[in-house]
Amino acid sequence: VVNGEDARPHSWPWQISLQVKHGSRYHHTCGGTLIGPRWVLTAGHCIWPGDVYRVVLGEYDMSKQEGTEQIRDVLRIIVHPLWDIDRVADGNDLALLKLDKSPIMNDSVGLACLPEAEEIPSHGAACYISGWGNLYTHGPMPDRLQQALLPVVEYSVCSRSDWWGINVKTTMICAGGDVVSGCNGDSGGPLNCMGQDGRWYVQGVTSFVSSRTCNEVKKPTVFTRTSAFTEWLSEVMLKY
Ligand SMILES: CC(C)C[C@H](NC(=O)[C@H](CCCC[NH3+])NC(=O)C(F)(F)F)C(=O)Nc1ccc(C(C)C)cc1
Repeated sequence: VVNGEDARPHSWPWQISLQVKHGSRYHHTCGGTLIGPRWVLTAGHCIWPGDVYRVVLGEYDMSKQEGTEQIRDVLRIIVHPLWDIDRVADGNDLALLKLDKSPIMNDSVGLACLPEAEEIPSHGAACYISGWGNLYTHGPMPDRLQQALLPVVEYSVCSRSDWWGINVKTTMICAGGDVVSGCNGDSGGPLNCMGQDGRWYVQGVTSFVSSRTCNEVKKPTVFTRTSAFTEWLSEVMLKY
């Protein structure tokens, strides 16, 4: 997250760290969101065939053992059937991970809400991005979870030719801009928007930023819009 701030510890209890095994060690590769007792939502582009993953819940400061961490293995990975790494602009950048067993729900680990089908956050809606992604382009990863308030940019603006043009679809959400943005390593994490009921909804899954620089003018962070995939999400979670 570029130009964000340290989140209050465990204030986003559904934020997870997706970690990939390299040799005998695991390291953070993407964010994700706990949306069911045994289900984590992340980005399709975080998943590479053949890699071994684990999920860390209740994480805050990556440099310390805080006693709130819970580690779970990934039993099954379902990537959206239409996701294609060579066609990022087509969207569908989603994957569901089934955990070997549910984590213990407590003050540090909890579920995010999914929005209703086709619910679109309005222009300027206050949503927060959270993640352990780079603090700036080609910059360092933070130890502590970062957050930033990212105003939603409506599709009519985000799809202007000097913005994202045809690379953004209506199944995506744009948010943030030239000051605050996501960055590498935030991929797969949530765009947290508060609903009328005062609950937090994961309206987006962090997908891409400009390949030139994370917080580029007129290239807001682009998220997969979860309300465009409610049927697929419930089908998968019911079936597997
Ligand atoms: C050095 C980094 C920042 C490069 C940049 N990376 C990204 O945007 C990566 C992964 C994108 C998936 C495709 N590889 N995502 C992120 O960094 C995230 F913002 F989500 F955290 C990128 O590739 N961006 C990109 C890729 C394709 C498009 C097409 C839609 C034109 C647009 C932007």
